[in-house]
Amino acid sequence: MNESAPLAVELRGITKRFPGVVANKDIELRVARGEVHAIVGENGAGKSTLMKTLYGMHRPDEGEILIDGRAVTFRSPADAIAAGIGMVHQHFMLADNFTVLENVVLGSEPTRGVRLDRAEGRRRIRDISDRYSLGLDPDTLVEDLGVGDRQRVEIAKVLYRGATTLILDEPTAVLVPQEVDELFGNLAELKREGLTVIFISHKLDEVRKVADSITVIRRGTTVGTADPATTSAKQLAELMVGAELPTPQTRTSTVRDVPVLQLRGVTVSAPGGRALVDDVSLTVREGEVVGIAGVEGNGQAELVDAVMGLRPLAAGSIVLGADDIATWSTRRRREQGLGFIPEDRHRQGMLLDAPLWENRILGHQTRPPAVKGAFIDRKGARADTARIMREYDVRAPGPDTAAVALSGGNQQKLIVGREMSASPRLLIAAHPTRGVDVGAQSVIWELLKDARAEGMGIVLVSADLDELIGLSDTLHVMLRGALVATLDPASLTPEELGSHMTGAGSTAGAA
Ligand SMILES: Nc1ncnc2c1ncn2[C@@H]1O[C@H](COP(=O)(O)OP(=O)(O)OP(=O)(O)O)[C@@H](O)[C@H]1O
Repeated sequence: MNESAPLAVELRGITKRFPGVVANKDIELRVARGEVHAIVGENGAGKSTLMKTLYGMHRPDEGEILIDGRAVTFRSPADAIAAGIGMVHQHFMLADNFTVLENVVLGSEPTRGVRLDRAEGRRRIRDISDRYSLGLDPDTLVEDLGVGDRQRVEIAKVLYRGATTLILDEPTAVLVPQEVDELFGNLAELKREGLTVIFISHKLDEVRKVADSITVIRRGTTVGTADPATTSAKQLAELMVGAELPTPQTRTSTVRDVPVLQLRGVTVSAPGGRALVDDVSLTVREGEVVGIAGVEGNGQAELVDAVMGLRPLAAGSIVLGADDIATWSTRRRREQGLGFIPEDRHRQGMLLDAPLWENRILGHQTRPPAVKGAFIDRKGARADTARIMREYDVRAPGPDTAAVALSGGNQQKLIVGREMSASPRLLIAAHPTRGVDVGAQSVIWELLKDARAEGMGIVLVSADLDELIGLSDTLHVMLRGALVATLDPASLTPEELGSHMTGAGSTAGAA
């Protein structure tokens, strides 16, 4: 770090309180111009809060923000943007049926009422794309782009607004290894052009590969900075949580030859008739984890919805135990032993404004601890929520805390605890460890392994390839709605799996 040049970003003594929680306490962050700086820390450590403060979404209660050596006060993201700070959110905010040009330009001029100057916009996007090797064509429709390109559109949007410091929130969570490499290439390019990148990540190997320096946050405060060249992933994990780095590996097979779930010819159609899920057949047996790999948007989410009864089938059957459940309601499916860890906990798994105890009984309203006789059992629900919070290490003040006040990882632990508590015969686990830290990840992996050993069948949909390879007994690859390969996880590398997912895989290695 060049000590004489002013820092691109410096946070001094930042404290941010929410009711009952000190999310950030005395945080110190020093980011040099032109570096890639990673922020790591366990769930609820305060990373998002800190980044939102830097992006003008929160006002700090105490502390100072300095940009290029000058103290600033941000009243809103508009102020942060004017100071050259841009944020690339984890969930893309693009309109599918618009072009790259329209998304980039309109996204940056929503309220000014200026007419879109297409020629000028096109020229500037081409410049940005060339300068930072983003490979974007302004006239492509966003719906025709893959996940990696969409992320580059988000980056272009931020650059178009003149950002010189980019904040990326868990940018690799949705990418396959090849795309991760491309993103890292893009980040290197930004750096070469003198831009500064701050990114949050739970993937410590990646952090070590791409970051110039690392700030570790623990329980709301900075515990130190680490040099990626000399700090191992294990040491980083220990700094973060004081725990050993977990592995998802399961060794001995626990598969019994008793089918729990059988899908035959399952087909789900889009309104226009196009197959989103195309003739999928698979079997999950007792004690078996069946993994489904695929780049996001290849029908995995729709398949999961179909099994849970959240989308109608165009054709096919779904047999749970001995019952064809294809026409059953979601509630009946759950009562008969289907458990569900949904992909999007904000849409499906939780009521954010409701207290944790209500979230504890969500989807399980018809049995204890939700009810006693004919009545809602608030006391029982609260007590059981407290149990889950203890056993699953959900960090929050108590069962009456609103779900919205929990960090993402702690929300996820509550959902996993709730679903496991119902002892389902078959669990659909969609991205069960997305956004959770290494400590919580290992807890969730252990829970899945224990449940498998006790005979639970599990369908695991995940974008984390190590998780898929490590936990699955059988692994299917889904591409454009169809299962295109069945692979043996015992002899598969993440790179091989990645090529199958993008359709580049050879049939060699298929089981
Ligand atoms: N709007 C809010 N209201 C109340 N509490 C909040 C709010 N936002 C965050 N918190 C609390 O602040 C703390 C830090 O949360 P934050 O989301 O910053 O953590 P994080 O490090 O980003 O976690 P994760 O890795 O799980 O996303 C947590 O205890 C969380 O419950």
